[in-house]
Amino acid sequence: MSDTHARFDRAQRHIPGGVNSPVRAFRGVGGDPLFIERAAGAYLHATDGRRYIDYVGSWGPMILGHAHPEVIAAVQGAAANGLSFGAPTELETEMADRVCKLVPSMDMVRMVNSGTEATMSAIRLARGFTGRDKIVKFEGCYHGHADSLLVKAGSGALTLGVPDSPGVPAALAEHTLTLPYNDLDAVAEAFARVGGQIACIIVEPVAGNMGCVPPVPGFLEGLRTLCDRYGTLLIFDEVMTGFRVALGGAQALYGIQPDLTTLGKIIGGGMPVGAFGGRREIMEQLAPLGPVYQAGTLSGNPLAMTAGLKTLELIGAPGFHERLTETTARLMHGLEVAAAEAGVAVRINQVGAMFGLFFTDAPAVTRFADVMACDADRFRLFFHGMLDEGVYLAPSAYESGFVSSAHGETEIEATLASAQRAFAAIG
Ligand SMILES: Cc1ncc(COP(=O)(O)O)c(C=O)c1O
Ligand SMILES: N[C@H](C=O)CCC(=O)O
Repeated sequence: MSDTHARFDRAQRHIPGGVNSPVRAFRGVGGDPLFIERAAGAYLHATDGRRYIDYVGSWGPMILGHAHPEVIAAVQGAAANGLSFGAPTELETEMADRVCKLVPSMDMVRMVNSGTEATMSAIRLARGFTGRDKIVKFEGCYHGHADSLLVKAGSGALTLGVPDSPGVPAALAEHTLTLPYNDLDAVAEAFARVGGQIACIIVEPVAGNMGCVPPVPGFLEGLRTLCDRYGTLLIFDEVMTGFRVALGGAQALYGIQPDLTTLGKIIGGGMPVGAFGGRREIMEQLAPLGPVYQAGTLSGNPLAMTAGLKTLELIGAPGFHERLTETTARLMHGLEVAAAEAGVAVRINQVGAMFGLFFTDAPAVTRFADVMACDADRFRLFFHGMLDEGVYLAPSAYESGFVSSAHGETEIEATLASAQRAFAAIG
């Protein structure tokens, strides 16, 4: 029994599946998950004694790479002052000011502890504000694991084949209309039937939980128009895209203003954080100003605010996102060339420093159905080929990859050399 297998065996004794979040368990690719000892820059250091070039980045937050010295120093400084106060701090004011400046559609913001809390609270707020129950989400999009949103969900739910989780009351799920992503006609048709009952549309403006699937031109614009016509709120779930695809998120990149935005991942710099915010008149419905209740013992935690603020400061440097996008484009181009040389059909989607690799010969991957038609077996073989080479991709065909500012020439070159061999092995 390998050392990693023994560790995973032990983990499974008292942790369901040995993991604290399902997709980590490698069920989508088979084998044992790596156990991580530490991470620095672009590398994960595992208990097997090897280091891996990391394209998961803790599922998105580590845009500066792991253990960035300035972030670590800031958190260490904050920790010395106490871990949690349960009372206001100026760090929270600073964070709110910073976020509202970077994301102009947000007049006000409330900090929470995860992306799930952010989306769950935003949905409640949208329902409270509009007095309507129905919500619209898109197939293959994942918005965390709140009941209303675990309907035809992506990410780990899709990987494990449980997009409609047992335990979600049918009476609640029936208020969630799930429509095909990038299909504006389907949305218009649903609104023609029940538009007056729909509180909100929640959408990943770049879908990142069925691989990376960008919006087709006109899709987000069309959602905005329909929402305006029917008095429905448009929620951009930017937990993944926020501060990643551009400093101002996908809404800045595509020039669309949602009514509410949910954030997570990068805003916490690697600490457990989420946030939701938007137009003032909507946010003023939240307790204690308004009747829609939402709260959190650890919300606005000083360590999390410190890590997030330092991260936002560093990624706000001129040219940061442009450089990251260029690095990612170079990597994507290299992967395309390596796959073509090996005779392996792949399609790659990239938005900023976020990417999806699809094993298909379809001309484009724009719909959930395109994603489901991809060769998941080939992905599995490629994943393990890359892992053997020392490159860590997300252990599921339905997750996005992420590049950080710590990925330099050396890492990109090494990744491409590995990819050449891994593609050749499955070609
Ligand atoms: C787009 C999106 N929304 C919401 C979530 C939920 O965030 P969390 O895992 O922090 O609860 C995630 C990731 O898990 C996500 O990718
Ligand atoms: N795709 C998910 C978030 O973006 C992956 C995180 C998880 O489920 O552990």
